[in-house]
Amino acid sequence: MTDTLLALDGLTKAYPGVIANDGVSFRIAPGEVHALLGENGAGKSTLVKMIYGLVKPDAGRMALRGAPYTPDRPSEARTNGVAMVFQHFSLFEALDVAENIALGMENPPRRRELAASIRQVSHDYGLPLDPARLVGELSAGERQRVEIIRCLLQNPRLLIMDEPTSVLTPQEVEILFATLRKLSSEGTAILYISHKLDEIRALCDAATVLRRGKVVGTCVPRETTAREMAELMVGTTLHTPERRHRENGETLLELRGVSLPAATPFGTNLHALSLKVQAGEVMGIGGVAGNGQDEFLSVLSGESLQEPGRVFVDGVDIGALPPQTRRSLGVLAAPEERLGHAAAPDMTLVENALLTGSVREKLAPHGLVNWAATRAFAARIIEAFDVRTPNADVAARALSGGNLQKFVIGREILQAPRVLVVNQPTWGVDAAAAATIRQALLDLAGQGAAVIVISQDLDELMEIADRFAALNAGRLTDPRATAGLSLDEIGLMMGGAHDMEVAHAAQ
Ligand SMILES: Nc1ncnc2c1ncn2[C@@H]1O[C@H](COP(=O)(O)OP(=O)(O)OP(=O)(O)O)[C@@H](O)[C@H]1O
Repeated sequence: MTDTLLALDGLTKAYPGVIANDGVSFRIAPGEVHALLGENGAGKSTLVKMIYGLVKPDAGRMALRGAPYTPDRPSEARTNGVAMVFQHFSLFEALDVAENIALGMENPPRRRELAASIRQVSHDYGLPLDPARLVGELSAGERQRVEIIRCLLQNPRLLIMDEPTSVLTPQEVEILFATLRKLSSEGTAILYISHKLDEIRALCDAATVLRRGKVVGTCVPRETTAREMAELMVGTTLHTPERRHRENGETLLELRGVSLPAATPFGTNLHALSLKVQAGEVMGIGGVAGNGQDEFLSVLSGESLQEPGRVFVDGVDIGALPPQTRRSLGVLAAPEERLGHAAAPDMTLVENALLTGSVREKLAPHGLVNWAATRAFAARIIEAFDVRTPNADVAARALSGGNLQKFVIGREILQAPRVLVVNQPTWGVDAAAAATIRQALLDLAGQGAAVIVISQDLDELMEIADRFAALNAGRLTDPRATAGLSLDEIGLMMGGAHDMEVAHAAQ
């Protein structure tokens, strides 16, 4: 009949103060790997939510294999062969793999049959996974496999993936891509959202670019450079972050044998971490997710306390001080989980500005909130970090992921910290905004702060960090200068990736 699997025609969706999708039209062919590109807030998530039946379009039409397609809910999308893997996994840690997969199915088969099908799909697609393992014990990459296998068991014709590689090691990315290529060769189309343009060039056949809700261009990623795609997205020329030469100063932050028992059954114990970070230095902390990154941040932020003699800033023992006291000393932190940890989802941006800014920005003198000053602080963050939002009175949860990330990081940087620790500072952030955030971190160090960047993005760490150390099962390697460090050496420092040998053996 036609070689179009999904046709979108004039899809439009407005939210208060913003048209998230404005007359979006494009087509996806069977077996095509189609990238959806766009800066933060461009409307990518809104579009895929309409395709998956989570959001109803205000106007426009969709057709699947030539027939009108109007999914009212995700189960209807799934019945039509449309599956989706979300950025945030919706898995229960205390249940095993098979139980989690059964929960997401309309009519789950019996346990033994289900376990057999999981093994079969996992073998066929090179995604090793034991149905009986507890999800809480799995790495981020393995958890993603659970979600993917859950989708594959439904034989999808279209698989939507929202930022699938942000939690994966380079080796896990290769495995995922091999799976996606196999699916595509079998005729399954893939709609792929990512800010990682080199990956898009390696994987995708076609790309549609959104800007402020509208389609502004299409391209063949293999024939387009990453920079050209980024510039198509933002509509301007990009600047690469610049590192000004500077002399490192005195030791500002010192950890002496910090240990910490995990706070949850699936957390990581920290084992005797020692580290010195100097004024003016960016220290990069790499490692596969779940190796103690959150715990490490909590030791610095003051969410976990230490006995005397373990954590020093400027020679002052801060290990037992609570977060607010640390803030007054200029020790600030921006955790990874932006909704619920870094920001309160139902509070407005103004209220969220107050949450961590009150001490250093003196927003609540004598215990009374100065709302005018708080508003002005929120406005400064929005302006300086180009946070796209109708105004500062919207709830944090209404912002697109990348825009909230810009807000959270900007809020800490503008408080001129002396020691700043950030976890995944550019997670889900588009190329232009990532460059702004990285430049701001470099500038902060340039002004004499000690900056600790925890990230799974090795390119990011190589770009901005002076030294690099890896967290592996709650232990920290000795830091090494990033200049001249090869990817192989970094891989060794990270202690090898989870399950790689098994994964390769199954391919
Ligand atoms: N539930 C909602 N309520 C109000 N506004 C919303 C809602 N969902 C999205 N928006 C707005 O719609 C616009 C598009 O957001 P969307 O999440 O689709 O962007 P995106 O391209 O996926 O961004 P990112 O790359 O940052 O995830 C943004 O301005 C966002 O603030």
